[in-house]
Amino acid sequence: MYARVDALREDTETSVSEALAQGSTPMQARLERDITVAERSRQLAALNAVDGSLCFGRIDMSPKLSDPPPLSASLERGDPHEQGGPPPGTSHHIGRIGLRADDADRTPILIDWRADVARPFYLATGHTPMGLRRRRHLTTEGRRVTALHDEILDLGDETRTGHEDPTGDAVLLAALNSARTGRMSDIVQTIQAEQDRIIRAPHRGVLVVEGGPGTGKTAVALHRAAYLLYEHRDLLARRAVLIVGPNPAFLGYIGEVLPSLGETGVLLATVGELFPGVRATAKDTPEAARVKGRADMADVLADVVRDRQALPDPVIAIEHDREVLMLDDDLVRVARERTRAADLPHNVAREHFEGHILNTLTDLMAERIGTDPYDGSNLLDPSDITQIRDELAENDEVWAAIDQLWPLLTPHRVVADFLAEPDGYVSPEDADAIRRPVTRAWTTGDVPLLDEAAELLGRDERTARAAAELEREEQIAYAQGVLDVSYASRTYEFDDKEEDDPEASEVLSAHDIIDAERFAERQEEEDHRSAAERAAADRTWAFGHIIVDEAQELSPMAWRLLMRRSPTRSMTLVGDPAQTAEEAGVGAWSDILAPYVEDRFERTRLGVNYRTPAEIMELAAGVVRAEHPDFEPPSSVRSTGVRPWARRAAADLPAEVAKAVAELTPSPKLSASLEQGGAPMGRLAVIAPRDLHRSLAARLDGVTAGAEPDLTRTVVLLDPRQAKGLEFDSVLVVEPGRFGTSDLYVALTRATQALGIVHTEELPPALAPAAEHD
Ligand SMILES: Nc1ncnc2c1ncn2[C@@H]1O[C@H](COP(=O)(O)OP(=O)(O)OP(=O)(O)O)[C@@H](O)[C@H]1O
Repeated sequence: MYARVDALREDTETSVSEALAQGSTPMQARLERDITVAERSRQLAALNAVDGSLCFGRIDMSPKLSDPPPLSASLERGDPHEQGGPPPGTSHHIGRIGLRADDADRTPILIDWRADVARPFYLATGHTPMGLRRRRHLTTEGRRVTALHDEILDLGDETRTGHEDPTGDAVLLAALNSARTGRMSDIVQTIQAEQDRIIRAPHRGVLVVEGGPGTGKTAVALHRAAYLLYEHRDLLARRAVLIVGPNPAFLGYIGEVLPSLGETGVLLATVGELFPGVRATAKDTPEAARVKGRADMADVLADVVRDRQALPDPVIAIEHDREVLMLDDDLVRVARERTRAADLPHNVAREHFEGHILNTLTDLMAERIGTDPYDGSNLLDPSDITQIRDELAENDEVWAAIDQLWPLLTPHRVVADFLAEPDGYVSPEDADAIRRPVTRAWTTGDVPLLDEAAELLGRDERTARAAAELEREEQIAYAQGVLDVSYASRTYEFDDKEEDDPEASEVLSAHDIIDAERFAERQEEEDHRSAAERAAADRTWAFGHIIVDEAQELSPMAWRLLMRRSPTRSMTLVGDPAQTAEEAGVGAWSDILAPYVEDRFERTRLGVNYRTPAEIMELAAGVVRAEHPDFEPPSSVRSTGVRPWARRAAADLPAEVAKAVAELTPSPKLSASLEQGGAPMGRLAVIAPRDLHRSLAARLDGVTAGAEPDLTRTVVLLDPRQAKGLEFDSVLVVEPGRFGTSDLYVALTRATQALGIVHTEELPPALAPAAEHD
């Protein structure tokens, strides 16, 4: 298999370097070259990404014909001759990508884990063997197989390989116990049946995946993205998949999972990054987040925009052709109502308003200069009227009045002005919560407001046309440059031609067959950015599928933004209401989704916690139970025998924390793996209230902290909001009494091995059992 990968890689590399060697002429070749390079580079990236662990499993089909395999689909998409599934008695290797031999039949040598044929690898049990005799897990290090684990699924089969794994969970437990690296890894080797069903759920509508901490929601969401890209490659490669996460650190944490599965065409973003040109990372205060996230902000912003459609106070005098025309409240009101009646977004409607105002002023002017003093009739004919209108349209004072009465607005202006003076639009308390100077940086909570404002304003076609024209001019200039290069290089090309060839000097040059303008047009058509790149730059992009992690955190306004990006409502939402931290977050899924899909969404649950050992989970569950006595935590798949502990610091909290950190890094369980490769293994998070970070960081050697801490470092200092979705080998929670219930629950459920608590203040009663075990 690796030989095949090497050969494919060599082919791909050769075609990239051949394409690059083509130079810059002729221009058609240059366009094709760019596309080839982009496509092949993506293929190369995929091949490189899976190189570390290409093949991880094998399924041996049962030879018994009485137990036909329920395998119906092809080994790889689009292979009709393979319909009907593999014959009994054969074996298939399962891996991150599909591979075929370089023979006449293009024999499959590795099955993509997403193919239907691979499904029994994840679902077969002794009870329902799905045509399998044996399932084998291969563990590799680089290109070397280091372990085999076999499960016998056909109980009548007496053959033994000597690699039998009696419980069938050795590989899963090894994965769960392995030291963390600060980057999430894929779970493709050990996807569990309940997870597999969600990953491959039919691609339609909104699917909600609930589950407690560590149940693999994030892992499932990411593998679902990979599966959908495989299953619906054509559509999704064009429309791209968007994955929304709670913060940039989290996106960094999960960022390597899809590439390790060979997928690169996915856009990962926080809501704060979904308005092109703005990268909002600043946080709102809890009160501001709550107000800005409320659904009625949509109406508030609509009012803000309407209020910019002003009336004269009381008149605007316009000097024109030695006359003074008075635009009064009544006249403008009529123009405004007529414009509003068209029900268009503000900037789009402006052209209508301009027309109405010009007509109004034309009437005033015509009345002034054309009225017959004897009978009051108008002496002007239509051509005079047209001329007056045209002249008015040349008058700067007219345009100044129009700009004042119906200004062209940008979303930035609307939102910044509103936040600077929110009074009158929201209650005085809410206004106090969100008021801030115009110059302040955008927060994540502002982005849905900007998007809403952009919708209300619409695209002003003339501004858009002007921008497009500018871009086109630039492209023409670029194309001209290319053509000049090709023209200049012509002599070299012709040097080889026979001197006496009369045709030689007649050979067409690029200049003769294409002009710069047409070349620029061609370029436009051949936008070879990936769909994800184009989507990132386009506010109105409709994604093929959207996956939202920590979906419980999103505000109603953020949902409005996301739903606009998903007109087909093809979405997977994962979250855990018990971990809701954001003030703006919504409680029930039906509340979130009803405005968009009514009750047409599917809901499913994951019930097993793969991260947190039973000892820690028990303590964490107690925290939620103190508030919700019926709370049912997910059941932990393993217990470590290591009990969480709580310690009261006498006086010097940072010193006590530093001491505890030293004890926990590395956790005793990890000391063996520490030796591997000489690199430090194992990660520890100190989760503490933000106002303690400065004093704690000063005492912790080599700690990383701040808004976007480097999670690959050994010790990371976080607040509970930052810890969301992350995991570490060991966690030290500081002053838990200061956290709200859901923050504390999140903090306590981040560890895969050990949990310690250090406090000076009163311990929440639910944590008392830990104190006993100090
Ligand atoms: N089938 C599996 N095989 C191996 N590891 C798994 C499996 N399922 C989950 N895990 C591991 O369990 C841990 C928790 O998974 P994940 O972060 O996806 O959970 P989550 O439900 O999103 O948790 P939280 O709500 O706390 O963020 C991860 O390390 C993940 O790799």
